[in-house]
Amino acid sequence: MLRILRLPIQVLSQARSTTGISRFIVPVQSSVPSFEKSFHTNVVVQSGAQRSFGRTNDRGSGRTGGYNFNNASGSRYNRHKRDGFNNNRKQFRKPVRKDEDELEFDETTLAKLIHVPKDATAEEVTLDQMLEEKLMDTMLHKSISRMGFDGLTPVQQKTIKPIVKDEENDVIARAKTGTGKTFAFLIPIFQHLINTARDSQYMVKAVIVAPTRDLALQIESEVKKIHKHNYGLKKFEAVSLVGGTNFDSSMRRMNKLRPNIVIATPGRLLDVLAKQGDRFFKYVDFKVLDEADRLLEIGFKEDLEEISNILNNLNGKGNDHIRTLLFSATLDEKVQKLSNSIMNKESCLFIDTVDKNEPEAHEKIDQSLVISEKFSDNIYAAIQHIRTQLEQSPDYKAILFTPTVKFTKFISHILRREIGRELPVLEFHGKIEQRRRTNLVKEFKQHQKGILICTDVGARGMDFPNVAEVLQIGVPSELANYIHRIGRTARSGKEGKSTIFLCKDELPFIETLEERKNIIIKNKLDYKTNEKISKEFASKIDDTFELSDTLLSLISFYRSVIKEYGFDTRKLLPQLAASYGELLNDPEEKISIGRHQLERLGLTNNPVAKKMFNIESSRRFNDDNDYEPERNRNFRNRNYDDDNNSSNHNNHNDNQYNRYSKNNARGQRFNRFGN
Ligand SMILES: Nc1ncnc2c1ncn2[C@@H]1O[C@H](COP(=O)(O)OP(=O)(O)OP(=O)(O)O)[C@@H](O)[C@H]1O
Repeated sequence: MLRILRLPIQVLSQARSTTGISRFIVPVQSSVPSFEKSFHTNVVVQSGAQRSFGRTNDRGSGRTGGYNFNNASGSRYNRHKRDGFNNNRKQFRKPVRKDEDELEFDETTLAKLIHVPKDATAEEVTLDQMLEEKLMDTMLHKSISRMGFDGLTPVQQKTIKPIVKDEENDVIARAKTGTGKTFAFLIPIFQHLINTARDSQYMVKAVIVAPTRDLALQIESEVKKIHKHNYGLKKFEAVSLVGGTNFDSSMRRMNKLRPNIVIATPGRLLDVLAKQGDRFFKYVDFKVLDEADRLLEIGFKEDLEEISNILNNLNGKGNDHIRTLLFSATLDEKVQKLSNSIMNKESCLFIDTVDKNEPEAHEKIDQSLVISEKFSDNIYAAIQHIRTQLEQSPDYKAILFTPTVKFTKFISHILRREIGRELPVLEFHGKIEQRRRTNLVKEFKQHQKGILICTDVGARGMDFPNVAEVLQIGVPSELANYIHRIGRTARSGKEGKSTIFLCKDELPFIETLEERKNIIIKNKLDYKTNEKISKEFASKIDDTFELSDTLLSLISFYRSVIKEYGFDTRKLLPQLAASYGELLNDPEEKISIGRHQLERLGLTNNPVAKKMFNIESSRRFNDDNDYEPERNRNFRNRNYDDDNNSSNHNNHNDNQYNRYSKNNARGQRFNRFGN
């Protein structure tokens, strides 16, 4: 039950700011634990116009978010219903109260949020102290101490105690990238498992959800580290449930190990809940959302609501029993609004280790921006940069982010050819089979040097040790991912560098970053076109179909983020298309495209299309993908990961260009990727 604070009408009227959200500071009530009493409760009041609890997704296609269900049984929700689940649909219909001013607002948004701001003068919390205060068991104390850390990180100091101590709060925690958030939630979970070791021993008590398979698997290995450093804790087993792995063997592991912790991606978790929910998940006490802001976006949010409802229904202790912990490096108080439908407790602690006016990006990252005249120059600039770094430090270890799978493949081919002898070049994206992907992650974690080229599937949470620099050609799929991408360096107290390569027409992204995230990139450099390099580069392109295919995937991607970053379509799209001729060192060359393709790009009636392409009305492509233009527009709302064998990958924006078996623009046969 959520506490409803009755506010006077004039206050409610005041609440209707232009943005629709206003905060009121009201004194904390007596139920708040003493250490928070000096803080204030921020009550988020949402106007009627702001309510967004409708059940349809942004494609208007029902509540299955980014998933594409073509099977006869319909959505996962229907499958759960069919399989006997009462999803308590009432919970989706939020009670709407009308105040006397006839202003509609959602009562549940009045849940109590207790803001615990960053406090530079806070007393240090240590493992020993927690042991003494009996907040931490000896076994757990030993395990963490044996890991050899100098101490607990600020987020661990601020979150572990309140999670262990007080059972009546949900928790939202924000801390910068690489500051140990994983242990900040794993330590209290283990403590809880120790405290309740005699109850429901063979049942799942904590469910951790992550947006990508690789991150879920990484969290599982962090659990194993806790086991490894004290075998006494091994009895608290953990199993990961992620898409792309064999469902039956996951279930066999569940049956054999009877884990207390499950770490999962949303799609696979829903499937397991539908089939075996009441066998394993009746005693869940905790659910954790790692990278919570990502999981609460359209495409995932609906799945998370469904997971939350199913877990509440399976649990015999009432709808307010399961505690929810949300962690991310990019969160603000708006997350309370988004998470309302999945939080169960009456009040929620918002534990912040980042100052209100401080940028969320890690301060130990030295950020640079290289500006080119043309998009094609970004590629030369990045290659040149890598070469220079390699000359200075033969053990260079870096991650290079690109916007699409096709571009990742393209750049990987180029870099393998350019520097492959000196440095391992690894390619990482959602189109790689899961087993290979898991091995790639292991490999790159172990490498002393090398370059990992990836899409945003590697942007969040991945912990690769000793990455000296993060490079980016092009913009991320969502603004917050700039912070997560660069956060792959400067982890665990280390320093790092980041460089983003953008052309002039992409600079509105930087303005958006400054305005919305308060991130100012200190070092700005210009890249001057170098004719010799571009000629040399052109001579090495042996597959123009791959090139046009790659650029079409980029055009499709950039169309999907035009509004978000304030790009000018008339400038940016022709800029991308012109890269074709520029990279071939023949500016007259244009990408040849059929009308059907143009339509699928959503550019049929766009006047810039004629400038951009060589449009061939008779051109036919053997394209058997199920792409439709509408999907393209929803690109950024889709999941990074294909967790249920459906084709809902962020990067499958590339799908639309996958299967052209006809000759390419220059008459070459193309089948490099076996598509
Ligand atoms: N107390 C500690 N002291 C030093 N290093 C730590 C400590 N706790 C965890 N680490 C290490 O810090 C690294 C980053 O931790 P983790 O992946 O949990 O960061 P994160 O805050 O979740 O980052 P991201 O926001 O990118 O997900 C890991 O290698 C982890 O082992």
